[in-house]
Amino acid sequence: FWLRTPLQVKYENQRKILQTLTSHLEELGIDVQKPGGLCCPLRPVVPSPVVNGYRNKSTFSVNQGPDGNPKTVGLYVGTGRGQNIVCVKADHMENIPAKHKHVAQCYEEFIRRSPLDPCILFHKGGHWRELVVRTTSHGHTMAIVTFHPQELGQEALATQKALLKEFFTCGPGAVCALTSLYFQESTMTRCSHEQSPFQLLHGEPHIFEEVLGLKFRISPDAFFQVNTGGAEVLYQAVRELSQAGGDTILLDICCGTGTIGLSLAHQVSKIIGIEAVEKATEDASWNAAFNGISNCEFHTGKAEAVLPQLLSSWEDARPLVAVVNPSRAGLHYRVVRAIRNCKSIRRLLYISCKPEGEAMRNFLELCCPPDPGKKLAGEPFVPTLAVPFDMFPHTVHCELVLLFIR
Ligand SMILES: C[S@@+](CC[C@H](N)C(=O)[O-])C[C@H]1O[C@@H](n2cnc3c(N)ncnc32)[C@H](O)[C@@H]1O
Repeated sequence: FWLRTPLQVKYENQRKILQTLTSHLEELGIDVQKPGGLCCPLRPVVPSPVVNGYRNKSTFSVNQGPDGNPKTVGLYVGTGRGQNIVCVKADHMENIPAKHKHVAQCYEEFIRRSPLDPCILFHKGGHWRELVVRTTSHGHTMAIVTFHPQELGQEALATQKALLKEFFTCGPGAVCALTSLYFQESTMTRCSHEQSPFQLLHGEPHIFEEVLGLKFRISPDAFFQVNTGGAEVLYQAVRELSQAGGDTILLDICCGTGTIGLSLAHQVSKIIGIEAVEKATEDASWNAAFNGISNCEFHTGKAEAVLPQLLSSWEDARPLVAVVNPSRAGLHYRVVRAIRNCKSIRRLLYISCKPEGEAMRNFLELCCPPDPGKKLAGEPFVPTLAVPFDMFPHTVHCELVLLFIR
């Protein structure tokens, strides 16, 4: 009887994803090289330097616990469709650090003391909603509490904010030693800062993290890889795979706080970052300045709006390398088309946390034959190497880097 290690299981999953890509490419009539039956070599899964308690961000829900208490702070088990959702405490989770569990425990104590109800189903009323905890290796802790205002007026809201602040600064929650306490009024599942601002109730507006010797400022709504040690390993590999030299311009598409581009800035001519979340690009610009990096520019906006314009009149003769790292929704077709139609881009790194999802559509759009009907004129890309990273130990997921060249 042979038990496979978690990394072997993950490797098998990634191989299946590459097999699917290979089959789709063949269906498109593309003659793919097949070392080991795949369209490109698949390297072994790169391990995470930290396996337990690696998460720097955890999201805790509020719902009914196994004992029926509706003010339970934890993680969902069950499904909405099965109508059997229960909220269980996160104590058993190996990937969540003790600090996050402690803040969740304190928040639970706070809402159990509060006369206000939890908001479980929007139409049934209630107020207290999810808690996000972010920590950094500097020992910083940011807590973000989401609250449904329902019919409460400004005065009643101010009272609740004051009580929450008091609990975490001078009450039982003070043991959490929060660096920042944010409050967001939210009438939806998720709200951006623009839709409903993150209100700082206490402490510093940002937390700070170090990655590959650079210091990064992180706003409450800015993305940051959840496994900082894993991110360092990933970014080092991106450095090598990009083969970016002193005259290269690097496009960092979906750049978040600028981590990828800034960690490569010293070895290239220029970094151009594009990111939809305004606070994240503000962080990126601050991060560049703080770390003394001046060969970069960051554009706020959706990549599908910014990139086509940027590349349509591209005349710079310097080599252009693209790194794309979109969220699960993948890249908009206009982004792929702009990349394909820009002849200067010969090398592209696609980093995906869900390569079997929407990213698969992007891979095919990058590699399919030119299609005048879809205004895809440029030469197709060819998948050349796949490297999975164990960014999320204790889960089935990997971060996959696919290198495309043409
Ligand atoms: C997986 S994160 C990667 C961030 C960054 N590369 C990093 O390693 O920290 C994806 C980022 O894409 C941004 N994003 C999502 N949709 C976008 C779009 N249409 N255009 C530009 N950025 C987008 C998100 O806000 C998020 O910061």
